[in-house]
Amino acid sequence: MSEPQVVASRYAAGGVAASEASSRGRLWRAAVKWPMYAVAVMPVLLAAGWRLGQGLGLRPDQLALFLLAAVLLLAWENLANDVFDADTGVDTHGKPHSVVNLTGRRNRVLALANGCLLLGLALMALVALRSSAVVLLLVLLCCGLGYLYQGPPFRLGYRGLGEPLCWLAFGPFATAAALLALAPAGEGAGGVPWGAALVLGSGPAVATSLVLFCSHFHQVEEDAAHGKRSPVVRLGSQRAAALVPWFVATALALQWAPVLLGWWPLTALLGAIGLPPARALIRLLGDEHHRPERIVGSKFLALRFQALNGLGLAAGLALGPWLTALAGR
Ligand SMILES: C/C(=C\COP(=O)(O)OP(=O)(O)O)CCC[C@H](C)CCC[C@H](C)CCCC(C)C
Ligand SMILES: O=C(O)C1=CC(=O)c2ccccc2C1=O
Repeated sequence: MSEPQVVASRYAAGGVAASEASSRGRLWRAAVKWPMYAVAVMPVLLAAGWRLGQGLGLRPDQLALFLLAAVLLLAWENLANDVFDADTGVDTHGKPHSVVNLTGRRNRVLALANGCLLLGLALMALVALRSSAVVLLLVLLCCGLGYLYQGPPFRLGYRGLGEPLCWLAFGPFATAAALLALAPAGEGAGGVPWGAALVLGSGPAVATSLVLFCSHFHQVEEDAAHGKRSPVVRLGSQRAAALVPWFVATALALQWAPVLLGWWPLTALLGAIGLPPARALIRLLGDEHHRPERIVGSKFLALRFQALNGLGLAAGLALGPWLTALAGR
């Protein structure tokens, strides 16, 4: 059973008791939420696609190390999120699949989170050693934003600032780190490729921020009750839902502009394969009732849009020269 079904069963069956009756295996699968790690791997996949399309070298060893490190760092973010949200009580009733709720061992979950952080940073240090020290600085910056989002005493996500932090982390900062990581040592001596990182990462990071934005819809009551003033709590469910089409349009506009400017090949429009889940998401949120058992799926439709959009863009950038040459024959 996936996370949305686990959470929906809680609403459908009228309470935590129903979710507790679910097998722990299903709850654990929801806790692991492996599809969510598409957001962690996207910056480096986009960097790899862009480098291939530019005819620049690609270092598979660096790509693999960066992927593993990014997954470990996002695992830290999520485990620590369950710990910090357990401390405020915001997950007590709304998140039966919180690892702290499942294990009852807050301190051990925090130790596991910190282990993921240390291992992820150690791998990133290895990537930096073989490329540029700036990679580690940028990744530390991303982790700092991740802590500001949820960690005491900041908890900026409780002030509704999660989406901008998310965009900065997964957009320019992580993309710049990935571009430097995949470049031969010394190529990054010219400093941080902010221009390329902004053009390449901005659109996909808006899609990533949309995932976070949609993760609030089914938690409005719990969040409000615990002082977590997410954008959906601040705006109300209906007005927040009206912003979703603008998230999608902004993400696509930021990705189509480089094509119109001639910086990217037409194949970069492949990101449009993410449109079907985006349309389904807008339809779901257009339902004025926003019943929790249905609205919980919005985060996963947003995640499908983020993943297909990013993979389509990365593939389109990588294949551009070959397909253009093929068409020219
Ligand atoms: C943990 C995040 C969102 C979940 O928060 P919430 O409490 O609303 O969710 P639950 O309902 O499940 O409790 C993600 C927040 C993202 C953060 C702003 C930035 C994280 C940056 C990463 C740590 C950096 C990863 C490495 C990089 C190189 C890809
Ligand atoms: O559990 C969640 O709701 C999220 C976890 C996560 O790691 C993430 C990362 C980037 C954007 C959104 C999210 C989540 O919503």
